[in-house]
Order: sequence, then C-alpha cells, then structure tokens
Amino acid sequence: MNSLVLLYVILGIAAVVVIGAGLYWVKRRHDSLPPAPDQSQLEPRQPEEQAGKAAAEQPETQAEAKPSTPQAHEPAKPQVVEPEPVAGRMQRLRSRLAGSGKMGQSLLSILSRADLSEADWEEFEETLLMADLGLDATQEVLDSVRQQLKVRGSADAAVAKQVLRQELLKIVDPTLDRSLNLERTSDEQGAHPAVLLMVGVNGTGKTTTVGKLARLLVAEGKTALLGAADTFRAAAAEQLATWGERVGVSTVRSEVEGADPASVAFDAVKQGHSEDVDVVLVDTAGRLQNKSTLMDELGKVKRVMEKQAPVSEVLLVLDATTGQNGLRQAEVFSQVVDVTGVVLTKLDGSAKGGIVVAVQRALGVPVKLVGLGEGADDLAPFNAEDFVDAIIG
Ligand SMILES: Nc1nc2c(ncn2[C@@H]2O[C@H](COP(=O)(O)OP(=O)(O)OP(=O)(O)O)[C@@H](O)[C@H]2O)c(=O)[nH]1
Repeated sequence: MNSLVLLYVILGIAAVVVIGAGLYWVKRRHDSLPPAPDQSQLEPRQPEEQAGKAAAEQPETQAEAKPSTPQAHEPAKPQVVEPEPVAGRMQRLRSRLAGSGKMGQSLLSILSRADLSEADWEEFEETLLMADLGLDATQEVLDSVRQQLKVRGSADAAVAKQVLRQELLKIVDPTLDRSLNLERTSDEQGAHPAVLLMVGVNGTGKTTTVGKLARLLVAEGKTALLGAADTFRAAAAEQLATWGERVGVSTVRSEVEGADPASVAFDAVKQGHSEDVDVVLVDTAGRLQNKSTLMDELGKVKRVMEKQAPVSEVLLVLDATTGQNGLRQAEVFSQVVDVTGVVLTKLDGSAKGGIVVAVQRALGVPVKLVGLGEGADDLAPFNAEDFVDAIIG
C-alpha cells in the first residue's frame, strides 16, 4: 500500500514539472514574436492611398528641397532652336503675298487691253481702292500711270508692267528709313538696352510678334529680354515666355494676375539694364482705342519705362485684314504714344496689301516689319522693292 502511494506521488511531481516546463517554453516563444498586425493593415490598400502615404513618408529634407509643384506637373521646357537667318526673309516669304499679288495681276491685265476706255480706267481705280490703298494714293497712281502710258503711247505688256512697278514703288516709298532703332543708350547710370514697346488692339498679333522679333534679334547675334506687361490675359505671359524659351531668351513677368502693367514693364527695363542685354521687348495688353482709361494706362506704361531708359521704338501692330477700321485704331494709338513704326501682321492671305501705303500716310511712320504667317520665322523686315515685285509678279 505504501509503495503504491509513493508511486502516485512520484508521478504527480513528474506531471507538475512537465506542465510547468511546457508553460515556460510557450511564454518565452510568445515574448520573442513581433506584435500582431493591426487588422486594417491586412486589407489591400487603394493605389492613391499608397501614393499619398509614400509622399507623406518622404524624409523632411526631400520635401523641403521641392516646395512648389511636383516635378511631374512641370511642363517640359521647349528645346532651344536656332532661328532662321534674317537676310532675304521677305524674298523667301514672297509666295505668301499671293492675295496682294492678285491685285497686281488684275491691274496688269487691265493695262494690257488695247485702247483703254474710261470704263477700263474706272476698273483700274476700283481695283486699287479694293486693296485698301486709300483715296489719295489711288488717285495718284491712276493719274501717273495714265499720263505715262499716254506719253509712251503703248499698251505693250512689258512697258505697262514697268510703269506700274515704278508708280507703286513711288507710293510705297523706298526712301523711308525702315530700320529698327536698336542702339543702346547711356546716361549717368551706365549703358541701357534699346527698349521696344509693342502696342495695338486685341488679337492683332502683338505677343506673337514680340516672340518672332526676339528670334529675329537672336538670329542677328543680339541678346534680348522680354517683358510681359500684358497682365489682363493670364495666358499671354505664358505664351510670351514659351516664345522666349525656344530661343533662350528670359521673360520678366508677374505671378499676380491683373498686376500693374507699368510695374512689370519697369522691372523688365531695369533687369535688362542689370543683365546688360542689347534689347528689351515689352508686350502690352490689347487695348480698345475707344476706352480712354485703358489708353491713358498705355501712356503711363511708357512714361514709367522711361524713368529707367529711353524707349527706342514704339511699334504699332496692325492686322492687315482689318482695313479702314485698323487705320482708325492706328490714329488713336499714335495720339497716346509716339508710334515710331508699324508691324503689319497677317499680310499672308490678305488681298489688302494697299494698307501698307494707307497706314504710312495716315501716321507718317513707315511699315518696318511684316507678319507673313503663324510660323516662328514668318516675320520679315519690310522691303519696298520686294513687296512691289511680289505684287506685280
Ligand atoms: N496668318 C497670320 N496669323 C498671325 C500673324 N501674326 C499673328 N497671327 C495670329 O494671330 C492670333 C493672335 O495673335 P496674338 O499674338 O495672340 O495677338 P495679341 O495682339 O497679342 O492678342 P491680345 O493678347 O489678345 O491683345 C494668333 O493666332 C497668331 O498666330 C501673321 O502674320 N499671320
């Protein structure tokens, strides 16, 4: 009986030792494992959530290095390209004057008729008027051509062409100085860039022309800076900056929409001086010539710029297709700012080439540049001979 009790006691002790050791081993193992995951972490994550989390988890230094728009949203910079050479541009773009050329062909075909009647001369006159040559210039050409053909007594096509060429050239006026004043100026503050101010009504092509002109200057080996004083149209500054970037020219602009255009123009001239560039080109907003406040503001833009440096050129941009209406606008602009030259845009595809003469007479300033297309290098220094030759073929 005693030995049986002893056996039970021994088995009991052995069982307690085994259970205790087992429990100790389980506890040790539990302590060495990582904490159990949160249930939410086990669910699949949405793609945006992952991206957002990843951005939030960026080290602080990286976040500080790029405080503005993420790189992925930045527009790709346009590649800097070499503009086309300036010499002979008008010759190259000659075919673009086909609309005006039709006028020349009509005039020549009238003159080649035998025994010109009054009706023929009336048709000749009407053709000139339709091309926007204006009343006075039309009368002058009519009288001179008529007189000369009478004297030379010939309706020979070659003679008629020679006479017409000579008379058209006379009224377009090859003697006018059409060069841009790109001379740097200097005063007690040192040398200043030449400063060009571009004015005109909406949509005539000011911004495009500033961009094309910057290319033209770069092609001639000059350094330039653009001023985006068109603060009314938010996209205009962007448009201008893109033009500039393509030829490696910087743009001074305001980040504030509706900022004071005079202040932007002032800053551009000032920066041009400190960067020692050759030419500063300032684009302005399209202005309605009948809104006196806007026109006053244009006068202010020019005056404020002149506190920094003299304005070398005020170029009035006119759309060749707007005819007499464009002329009226031109006159109002010249009363507010001293226009020194005209840029006639959209002469490509326009049959109104006579506007060259009409605007020169109305303003007493020469057409200096012509826009002959929407392409980057479709701007040419105006040349009277090339123009007349393109018209009469
Ligand atoms: N065919 C042709 N189109 C031109 C020429 N010059 C400009 N344009 C076009 O005319 C349109 C208006 O040009 P912009 O340069 O924006 O005109 P803007 O005068 O600056 O206009 P605002 O900023 O509204 O005052 C654009 O579509 C140009 O591509 C040209 O010589 N020929």
